[in-house]
Amino acid sequence: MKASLQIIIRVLRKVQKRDLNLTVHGAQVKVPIGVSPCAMHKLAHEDGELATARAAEKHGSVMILSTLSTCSMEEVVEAAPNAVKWFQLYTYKDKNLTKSLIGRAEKAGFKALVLTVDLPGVHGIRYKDIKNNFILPSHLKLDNFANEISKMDPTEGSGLTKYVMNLFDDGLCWEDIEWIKTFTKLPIIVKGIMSPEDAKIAVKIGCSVVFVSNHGGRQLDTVPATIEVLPSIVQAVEDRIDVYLDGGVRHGTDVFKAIALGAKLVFFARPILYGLAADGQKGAEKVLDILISEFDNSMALSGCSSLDKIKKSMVAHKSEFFKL
Ligand SMILES: Cc1cc2nc3c(=O)[nH]c(=O)nc-3n(C[C@H](O)[C@H](O)[C@H](O)COP(=O)(O)O)c2cc1C
Ligand SMILES: CCCCCCC(=O)C(=O)O
Repeated sequence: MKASLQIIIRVLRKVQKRDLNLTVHGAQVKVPIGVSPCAMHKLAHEDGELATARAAEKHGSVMILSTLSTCSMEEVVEAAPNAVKWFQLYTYKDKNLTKSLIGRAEKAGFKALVLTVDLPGVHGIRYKDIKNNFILPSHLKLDNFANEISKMDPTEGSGLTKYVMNLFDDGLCWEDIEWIKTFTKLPIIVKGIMSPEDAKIAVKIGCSVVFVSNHGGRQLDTVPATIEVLPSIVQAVEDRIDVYLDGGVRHGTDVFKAIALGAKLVFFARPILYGLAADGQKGAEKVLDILISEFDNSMALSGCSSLDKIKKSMVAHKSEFFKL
């Protein structure tokens, strides 16, 4: 995340004990750090999402399971029954399929729905996927689906893009959220919000959370960094609902800055895949361990014994120090 943002530390404030706990959607989490949804964890390790969920459970962190997971949602719940788990939703042209995914997630015990809105049936242009004719290898499966919806076209170009264009709902709009609310009681977290205007609409139509995300820069190129738009979105939301953030979170200090600027929970995606690839569940645990320890250390060294002590005034842009 941006090194141009700096932390203004406070001292002499009794930091020998730090409380990182908080309650979200009725569940107690031990840290304000969670795992963002990522498709196809088995590309990183054969245990896939089961390993990630167990690692999140061990750390009392949140895990968001992708619609496009390589272990089924039911298997993930069975593997980590005490983890705080939310289901990320991609909507399909086949509305019955979308509805059945939500019904299954609710029945399986997922406690929130994370609706990704920055991939509306249109994929970002990913030149490497195109060049490599990338598809999910045939020994793996999108395990929330029957075989025919898991298959990808291996002919020229990105198999992922073709999958998205053929099957995802390319008419996704705010009315779909109203439609989803007619048949689920799960709180709706809208992921992919990057403007104050859209954040206000999300509040108005009854979303539970605005999740600031630019999909890790994988959709439209040259959009701002999420930390840059966070303050204006927090201001637009006016404390009416919570704001979460992901994108480039790699250190505990990044988590600290996002919380100071108004995020209640902070998520990361790619590092968990690196951990999985290195050493399965243990690797994922290690990644979480590093991020949580660094965040705890940031709290101690900035004089914050609890999350509510992390204030906006504790983050400054570098340029502020050179006003003469
Ligand atoms: C390999 C990969 C797969 C992803 N799959 C999904 C997905 O299935 N659903 C989704 O909402 N976001 C997906 N994302 C986006 C992440 O949830 C996240 O928004 C983004 O990667 C930013 O976090 P990061 O900088 O920590 O990676 C994916 C990202 C990566 C790198
Ligand atoms: C099988 C289709 C993959 C869709 C994209 C998953 C995702 O969100 C990402 O790669 O980013």
